Amino acid sequence: MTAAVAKPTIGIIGTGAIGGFYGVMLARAGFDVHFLLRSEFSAVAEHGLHIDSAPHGALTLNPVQAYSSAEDMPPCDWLLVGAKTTSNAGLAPAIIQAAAPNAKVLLLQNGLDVEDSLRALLPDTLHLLGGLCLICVHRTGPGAITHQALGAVNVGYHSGPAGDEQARMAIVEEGAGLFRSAGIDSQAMANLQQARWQKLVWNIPYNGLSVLLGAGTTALMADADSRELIKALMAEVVRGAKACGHDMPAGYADYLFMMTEKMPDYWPSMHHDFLHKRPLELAAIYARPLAVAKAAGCELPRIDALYRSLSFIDRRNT
Ligand SMILES: NC(=O)C1=CN([C@@H]2O[C@H](COP(=O)(O)OP(=O)(O)OC[C@H]3O[C@@H](n4cnc5c(N)ncnc54)[C@H](OP(=O)(O)O)[C@@H]3O)[C@@H](O)[C@H]2O)C=CC1
Ligand SMILES: CC(C)(CO)C(=O)C(=O)O
Repeated sequence: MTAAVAKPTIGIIGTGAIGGFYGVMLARAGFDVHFLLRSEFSAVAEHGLHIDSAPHGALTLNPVQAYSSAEDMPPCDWLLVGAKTTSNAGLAPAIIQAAAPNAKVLLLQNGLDVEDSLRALLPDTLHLLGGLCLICVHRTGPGAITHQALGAVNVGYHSGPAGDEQARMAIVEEGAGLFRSAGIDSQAMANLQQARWQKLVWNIPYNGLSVLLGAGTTALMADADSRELIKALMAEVVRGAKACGHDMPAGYADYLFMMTEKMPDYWPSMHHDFLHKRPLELAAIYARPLAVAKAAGCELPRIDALYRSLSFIDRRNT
């Protein structure tokens, strides 16, 4: 008789739209999930987490194992970080506090090299991974999340004690397996940088233009000029990725463009940050890709112009 394998304990560091959605899905699938919150702690501890999901219907988790301090959390085998990249460096103490020995820390965030600022602050015993979420979710109030569409998570290994490629892929597969067992599509990615560049083909045009032009995806896709701008920006991302050694799959930008036409009207998370006067994720989504492409000899003038416009807006907004 084989002994049953214990399910890992999961900690959510930053329970916003992404952390809340995936945490609730994992808890509903039977995982022991613990949620670290900040401004919404009291509301969630009292009333739970509520997701209004177009694909899944109304999902409620109540009671929630909610914490306002990582010191109170049990040791977690997996930590899913759902905070914005702008707070990464400040999250290290909470991650270290909540991590079981040899824990896997998975950053569910957009952008390039977002793991780097944390890696230097984490012990070598912790595995660090990145997850790219293809999903449309946003917060509508304390503990309330609207899930409009999609949901897949692509997982890749960044750094840590895994000795070789086989050990790294085993951990990545384990991470993808968590999501799959909660009914969420998830792929194990052999190359995290490649996966991050692929996601940027969408985020660089749409996140920034939603702020600059004050428009969601439906309006952006309905106008001839914004369509041309999106295509030109996507082409630059593909060029930047190639210069850095990451060939995008053939027709990838066209695929994302067509996918967006079929999406419900969606306002990227950068637009929500702008509305709520929170810092925009400009370093991860624009500055870093521009810098690494430039170091590889590739100038991306349209992306640079978009980045400078957003930097102006961000400085006056926060
Ligand atoms: N929303 C989406 O559809 C998608 C988002 N992404 C990416 O996912 C990441 C997360 O985005 P999203 O979920 O939208 O962001 P949200 O703003 O909804 O959530 C961020 C959460 O992190 C919390 N937080 C930040 N710092 C701390 C801290 N020190 N301690 C505890 N909690 C903290 C915030 O708390 P507080 O309320 O107090 O600020 C908030 O609840 C981003 O990188 C984004 O680009 C990727 C794909 C799709
Ligand atoms: C690209 C999208 C909308 C899902 O495809 C997303 O995941 C994002 O906003 O970052």
